[in-house]
Amino acid sequence: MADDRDPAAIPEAPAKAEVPETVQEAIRTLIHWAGDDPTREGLVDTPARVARAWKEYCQGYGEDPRIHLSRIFEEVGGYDEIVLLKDIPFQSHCEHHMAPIIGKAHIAYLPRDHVVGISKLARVLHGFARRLQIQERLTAEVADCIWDALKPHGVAVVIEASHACMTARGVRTPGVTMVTSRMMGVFRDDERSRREVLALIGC
Ligand SMILES: Nc1nc2c(ncn2[C@@H]2O[C@H](COP(=O)(O)OP(=O)(O)OP(=O)(O)O)[C@@H](O)[C@H]2O)c(=O)[nH]1
Ligand SMILES: [Zn+2]
Repeated sequence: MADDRDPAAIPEAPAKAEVPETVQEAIRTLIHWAGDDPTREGLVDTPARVARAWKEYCQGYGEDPRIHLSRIFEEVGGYDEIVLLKDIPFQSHCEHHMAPIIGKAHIAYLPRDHVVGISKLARVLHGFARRLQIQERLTAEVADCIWDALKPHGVAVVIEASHACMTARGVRTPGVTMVTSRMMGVFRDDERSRREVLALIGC
């Protein structure tokens, strides 16, 4: 059958998710409380946009990050050293102010018999980061998830991040980085292994 679509036609924008009226009303209330008029033209579509943006920031609630670690590779050619995924950029939001937490994570493990695809470590990170968080819990959740799923000899997670609730408001102190770490297995119990992984991470 002939395709009679005009190839030069502008494709339609994808349909946007419906946002319940109660959610939009809550955002209108906030805009009004902040001092603006939610009915003015520039703000009319803002409540729905904000709501969709928040669904995206909080996508992690819709997934169980453990699923990313279900596919393992056993043919590793005898590889038995540290695997490190370094400088993984991520974004989260703090549960106190719902302000952005922006930083990078370093995730390492010492495999026991099998490894996972490296992208999966970043997927686990994003699964927990796309929620309302404190950095300590984010660090612990990523490490615990890898520990439980892979049963490796060791896991090390180090996160360095800047919190907009400290830079853009409140104490307004830019340039501050919060560093958290969770060491498990040999990286916790064996000083030499701990030093080795921290040296690889560059801490
Ligand atoms: N430990 C920890 N604290 C965080 C994190 N994100 C934000 N905070 C802090 O959470 C605290 C909340 O303190 P509150 O006194 O309840 O809130 P606040 O009056 O807005 O505090 P200020 O930010 O100091 O203005 C602040 O000190 C934030 O800096 C995090 O990931 N971990
Ligand atoms: Zn905060």
